[in-house]
Amino acid sequence: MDLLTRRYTVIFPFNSDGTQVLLGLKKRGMGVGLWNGFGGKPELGETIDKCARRELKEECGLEARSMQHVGVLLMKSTTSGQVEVFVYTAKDIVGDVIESDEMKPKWFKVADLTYKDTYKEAREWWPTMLQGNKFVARFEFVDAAITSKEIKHVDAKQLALLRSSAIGP
Ligand SMILES: Nc1ncnc2c1[nH]c(=O)n2[C@H]1C[C@H](O)[C@@H](COP(=O)(O)OP(=O)(O)OP(=O)(O)O)O1
Repeated sequence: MDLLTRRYTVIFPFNSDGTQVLLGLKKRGMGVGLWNGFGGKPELGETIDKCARRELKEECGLEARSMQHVGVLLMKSTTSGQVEVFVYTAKDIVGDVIESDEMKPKWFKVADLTYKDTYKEAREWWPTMLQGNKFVARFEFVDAAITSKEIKHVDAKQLALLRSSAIGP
């Protein structure tokens, strides 16, 4: 990652049988008014795994007893530069869901997801994640339009390599 790339995590909690996913409506900052998983930027020296757990707890009150790193998004945009997002899922979660100053959480049936009010690229890669695949997804944007996309299935080893090089700024 070069110095101009912004790195984030995003984590999607599921109910025990995987039929529902908890999304949060962003209340401020980047992505305000959009539904997404829970996440943000790593703190100084924080690993990407620790960042994912911390952001989950801070933004919706849940703790992941276990979580899976399932993907990486690599995005280039003419307006907002380069972004790298490490994507996690968590099916073994504990705690009570709470609304935070950043996110208003709500459970959605996976089968009924419409992608209304989500990031534009969500409808491209969420289905890959929801089917349980591991992936690296690349998107290029000119202004707000997606001009190029590629979603590659990868294995756990390839993801571990990408993750091992990722430590907070
Ligand atoms: N295209 C794009 N750009 C930036 N961020 C994202 C996307 N697609 C996404 O899914 N995301 C995700 C990545 C993060 O989970 C959030 C953005 O994080 P943000 O809320 O800005 O980071 P925090 O560290 O929580 O922010 P503050 O606490 O500083 O407000 O969207």
